[in-house]
Formats: sequence, C-alpha cells, structure tokens
Amino acid sequence: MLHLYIEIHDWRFIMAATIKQQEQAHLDSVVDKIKVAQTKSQERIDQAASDETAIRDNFSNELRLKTDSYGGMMETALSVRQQQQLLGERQHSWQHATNELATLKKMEKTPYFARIDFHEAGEDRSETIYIGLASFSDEPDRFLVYDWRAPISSVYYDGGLGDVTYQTPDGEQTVTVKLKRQFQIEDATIKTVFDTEEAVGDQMLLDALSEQSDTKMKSIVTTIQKEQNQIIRDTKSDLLFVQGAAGSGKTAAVLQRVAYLLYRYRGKLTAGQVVLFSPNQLFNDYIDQVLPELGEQNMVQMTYYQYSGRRVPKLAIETLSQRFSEDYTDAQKRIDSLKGSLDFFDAVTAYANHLEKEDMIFKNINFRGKPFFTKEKIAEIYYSFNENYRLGNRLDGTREQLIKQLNRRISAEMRTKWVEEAVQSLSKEDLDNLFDNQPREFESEDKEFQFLARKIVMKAFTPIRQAVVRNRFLSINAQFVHMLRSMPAIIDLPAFGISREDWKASVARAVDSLKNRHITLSNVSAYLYLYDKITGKHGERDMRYVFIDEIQDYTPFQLAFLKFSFPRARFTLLGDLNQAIFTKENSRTLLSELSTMFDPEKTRVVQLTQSYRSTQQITDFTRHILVNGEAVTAFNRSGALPVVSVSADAESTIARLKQQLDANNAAKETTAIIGKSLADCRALADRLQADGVKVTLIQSENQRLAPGVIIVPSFLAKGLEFDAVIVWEASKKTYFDDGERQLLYTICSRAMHQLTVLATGELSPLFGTVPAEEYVLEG
Ligand SMILES: Nc1ncnc2c1ncn2[C@@H]1O[C@H](COP(=O)(O)OP(=O)(O)OP(=O)(O)O)[C@@H](O)[C@H]1O
Repeated sequence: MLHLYIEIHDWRFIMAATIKQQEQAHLDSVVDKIKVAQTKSQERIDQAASDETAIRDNFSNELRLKTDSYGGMMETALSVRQQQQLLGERQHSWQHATNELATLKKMEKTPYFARIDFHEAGEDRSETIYIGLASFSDEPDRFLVYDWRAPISSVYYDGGLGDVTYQTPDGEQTVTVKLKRQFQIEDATIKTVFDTEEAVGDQMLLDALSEQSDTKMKSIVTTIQKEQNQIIRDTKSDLLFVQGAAGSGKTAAVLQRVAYLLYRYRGKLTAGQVVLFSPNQLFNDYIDQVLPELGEQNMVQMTYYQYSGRRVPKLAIETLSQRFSEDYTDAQKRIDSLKGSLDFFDAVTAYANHLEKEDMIFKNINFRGKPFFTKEKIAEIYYSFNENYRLGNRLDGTREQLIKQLNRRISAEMRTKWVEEAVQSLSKEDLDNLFDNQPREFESEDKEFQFLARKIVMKAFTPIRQAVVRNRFLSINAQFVHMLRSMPAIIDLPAFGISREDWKASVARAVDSLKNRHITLSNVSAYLYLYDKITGKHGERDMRYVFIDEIQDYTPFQLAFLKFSFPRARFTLLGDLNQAIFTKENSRTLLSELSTMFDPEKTRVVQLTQSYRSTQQITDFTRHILVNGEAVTAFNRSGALPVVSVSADAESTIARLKQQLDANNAAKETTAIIGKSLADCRALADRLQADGVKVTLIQSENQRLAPGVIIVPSFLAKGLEFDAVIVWEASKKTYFDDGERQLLYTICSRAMHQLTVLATGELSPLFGTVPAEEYVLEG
C-alpha cells in the first residue's frame, strides 16, 4: 500500500511538474508576442510623433497668411483647419499607442492569472481561454488573453466546474466548464499553478489575504468572490444596495465595479461621470491606487462634506470632529433626527412649492447708496407671472424684466447731475479709454456728450447688472431661517416628540451660527435643497453612476438630496448597518426609507456576510460585541486570540502599550492605535513622543496615511484596515453607553491579524457579550 501511495504521489508530482512546464511554455510564447506588440506600439508612437513634426514643418513652410482678399483669408482659414485636423488625428493615435504600450508593459510581467477550458453546446471542440487585467490579441479576433471584464470571464468568478451561465450583450449563454486553473505569475515566471473546482480557490484567496497591509488598498481582481461578482457586474438596477459586514469587501468590490462599468460602456462612459462619496479624505487616499492599477482612471471622489462645502463657499460647515464631539441634549437629538428624515425633505419641498404663491424674501439692489430696484418692486415682478411658472422660471423671468428695466433707465440716468459732472471732469486718459478705437467725430457737442454719458452710465450700472444676473436680490439665508420658522405650520412637531419651544431654540441657534457664517451638517442639506429649488437647479445631469460608501452614516434627507442632485444617475449604496456610528439606530429605518425612493422593480439588495479582512479569531471577537447585529461569518484564516489587557493605573497602561508596539514592530505588523476622540489621541501622541516613541498622529481627514505606527481617532478610522490595531482606553469611563457598541465594533474590526484592547481601571462593560474563550484576558 505504502509503495502504491508513493507511486501515486510521485505520479501526481510528475503530472504537476509537467503541467507547470507546459504552462510556462505557453506563457513564454504569449510574452514573446506581447514584446512584439510592444515594438509595434513603440513604432506607432514614434511615427505619430514624427508625423506631427512633419505636419508642423510643412505647414510653416507653406503657409503664407493671405489676408488681403476674402478668398485669400478663406484659403488660410481652411488650411489652418486642415492642419489642426491632421494634428488632432496624430495626437489621438499617439495617445492611443501610448496607452496601449503602458498596458503591454504591465502585461509583460503578468499577462494573465487564470485559465478556463469550456465547451459550448453545438461546438465540436472545447475552448481554452486565459484571463488577465486587460485583453491581448496578436491578430484581429484572436485573443490570447481576455479582459477580466469580458462577458465570458464571468464564468471564472461565478461557478465551479460543470454548467455555468453568464450574461452576454445578447442574453444568457451556458457553457460546460471542464477546467479552472489559477496562476501566480511573477516577472513572467509561473510560481504556482492550482486547478480548482470551486469558484475562486480558497488557496489563492488565503494567499492574497495573508499579505501584510499597506497604506494603499490593492485590487482584488484575481480573487473576486461569486457574490462580489454579482455586485461588480450588475447593469440592471437603478439602486444596488449592498449590506456587507465589516471587511466583507464592499469597498474592494465597488472599485472593481467602477472599472467594470468603464469597460462595459467604454466610449460612452468616462471616469468623470462616475462619482464616489466616501467617508473621509483619508479613505480617498487609501483607495486611489486601485483603479490606476486596473488600468483605469480614477472617478470623482469626494466626501459629502466636501460636496456641500464646495457649494456654500461663504459658510463654514461643521466638521466631522466637531460633530462627533458635540454633546447633544435629547431634544436636540430629536430635532436632528427629524432634520435627517424624508418627512423633513417633503416639508422643505412643500415650503418651496408654497413660495410659488407668496413669502419669497428679496433684498433691494442699491445704486449710489439708494435702492435702485426695491424689494417690493422685485416681489411685484416675481409674483406677476401666472401660476404655471415654477420657481426657477419665475426667477429667470424676474431677471429678464429687471435687465430690461435697467436698460430703460440708462437714458434717464444720463440726464442726472452726477453724470453731467462726470463728463465735465473727464481727463485725457479717461477720454482715451472711453473712446477706445472709435472715431471721435460727432455732429454736435450734444451728440458727443450723449456718447460719453451713455458710456459712463453703462459702466456705473455694471454692478447692478451683475447683481441681477447673480441673483443678489435673493436672500437665501433669510429664506432658510423663514423656512425653519414656518416649519411648525408645515410639520406636526409634537408627533416627532419636539415641543415648539425646543424648535424655537434650535432656530435661534441656526440664526446665530449663520450670523457667524457657520452651518451645521444637519442644516446644510436643507439649505442647499431649498437653494436649488428656488434657483430651479435640477442637479448634475451628466453624472451617470453615483457610489456612496458607508451609507449608514447618511441620513435619508441627504440621500434624497443626492438623488435629486444626480437625477440621471444609477446608485450603488454600500453600507454596514452594524457600523452606524453617527446615525445609530436610525440607520435601520434608512433601508425602509430608501425603498420608497427607488422603483422596487429596479432595486437589488445584496448581502455580503463573509468577512475577509480579519482572522477568524478577530472576526468572532468583534461580532460578539454586537447584539442583534447583521450576520457576519469569519473567513477560515487562523491567528492569535485578541488580547484584552486591563491595568490598574494609566502608567501601567502606557507601559503595556509600548510593549505591544515593540512586539508588533518586531513582527513587522503596521499598527494603528485607535482612540475615541481627537483629544484622547492628541494626549497620547504627546505622551509617546515625549518618551521618544515614533508615532504619527492623524488629526484631520486631509492628512496622508503615513507608514509606521499611527494614532487615529475613531471617526477617521472608517473604511481603513491595519495589520494590528490597539484600542486605546477601552475602559468603562470611555465606552459605557450601549449606543457606543457600533463604534467599538467599527474600531475593533479594522484589525487584520492582531487586536489588543487596553483599558485602565475597569474594562468597558460592552465587552461583556463576548464569550470568555474568545480572548486572552490580562490583569
Ligand atoms: N475577493 C477578495 N479577494 C481578496 N481580498 C479581498 C476580497 N474581498 C475583500 N478582500 C480584502 O478584504 C479586506 C476588506 O475589504 P473592504 O475594505 O473592501 O471591506 P469593507 O466591506 O469595505 O469593510 P468595512 O465596512 O469594514 O470598511 C481588504 O483588504 C480587501 O482587499
């Protein structure tokens, strides 16, 4: 028996070795062809460059500007145009060849990562294809490598051996998969080959996941999981909602999705028509390599804060850190929660509609210290249009009327005393300026006076004209405050547990902050929405895909506003209801409110429960912090148990922290120390730096992630991951409220391989739900 086993074993070994050799030979031949293609690309680049020089030389030799006759001018114009066209074509082919060469350079090292053999019904023979980051063909229609986003490549991600169905532009297609082979290729050499019967073999995924973390996220193209593939390739839904546990690859999948969409709709969709709303600026920095790695351009990336801030340049919006450290009373919390609701969105809409009839607030437009157009006059014009006029049309109509009236008043103004005086006192220089290049002969002195007076008045009226064109007669601040004051008549406040007094107090606070040019996050969306309604803006119609990450931190109002702002876009929303650190329990109603905003027929909800980020031990530990949480299952990857260390005093906790940092550094694990508030983190950073420990404090979202040990406040850790995480001060003093469970969960779930929880005095009771065998308790 033993003998036979050895023989079989040897035989398998020999087989594997032969397979590897054969595959290496194939790889070599593909790489050779890639090199040939590179040479050709380079030739095209050189050719385009030399053509361009030739066109320019030729043109400057031949071209004589013939401006003496109309025919001559036409000829010159035509030849300039022709030259521009030729240059444009060369530019285009140069760009094309340059992009192609860049892709080929990447492919030369790893042309592909998988192979599938399949049989299509009705065909005589099976087909073999190789799948890589981009497609490569040495002859038209002979693909040596298929792009991972090609329809057929879906088969690789979607199933094991046997019959697998995939979507093509002409409908569904089924093939019988005979072989699935995965490669790890480095520098054009095959390191490993696995044949697998599963969708994407666990071994390959394990290898990918065991790599150390980095300050930059990587693409997951070689190991996309089946459920992730559904998200990436969805083209039918108007709303794709992904509920995914911490570390389940929501962000990773969504970046692949952007790359997929850009490929699928190439020629029709550009990266500028895709926008990703991300939780903070740090996160933008963290993911900005993924699309370039996939050979695509980055989409537009911003935070909601940046989006709204860009639109209200004169107001300072409350920052994440301010919002997080604000201690709200219960009444304030209820008001905030109302302001975040769809009910409030509807109330703002109702208020705006009501402005079609009355209550629009205007400001005088002044001239030389006196009202030129009074607010009453403007209101009269505004409400003179018939009732079919929407707010936007009313405003356009009003502007038009005001400009007309302004023009009519030029002649009258020319007869005023100040104009006469101004004409009298014109210097020679002023005159030269006013006459410009015009002939200075006039029939009479009076005519000359008229000419100069008109010029002077026109110039003096310029600020009025600008004020009209720029809607300076509107008063959005006053209008917003008026709206807040009107709310008790529009919305049934007591039904939301809000008394009139509380509401009044909140309006007074809003007025105060507006006076200081401040606005809270809870007010800014309503402010912008009202502004858009009044000015008749209908959002950015060019935007085709909107992605929103960490959706649980948005209010339904914000989402409704984003939907209004991007009326022609499809939405992909990603979130984890377990990690709602700002909106807390409201996030659960978010899902049901969302369903009312989109057509249910075109809504798809996908749930990802498998967590890939952390080891089994960390995932088990973190999910038990939650009670009644959404499902989370650990990916089978083993590591050390999390350590919970409780010290008697602050000094001992610092000592324990240093000891852990030494251990992590020795193991080459990058560590993030996550504290609750910025103040906590700042104090710790000062202390460690004074002791000569090298750490970087991340204070604001505009900072860059640095290599080495970082200290980061909890609200900035969203979406990021680190080899090792140390939770700073998880004592009862810091985390006592049940409402902080989700925050604690978010912090702990940032860890990939190592989790250490430090506390002074008494440990936070929130860990009480974690079974004792899931961690090591010290102290
Ligand atoms: N199919 C996959 N192959 C390889 N790695 C994966 C895969 N899916 C996810 N990962 C890895 O798992 C980690 C977590 O993924 P990601 O950050 O996208 O999760 P998330 O759902 O956005 O998490 P969170 O909500 O906690 O921010 C990342 O390191 C990612 O690269």
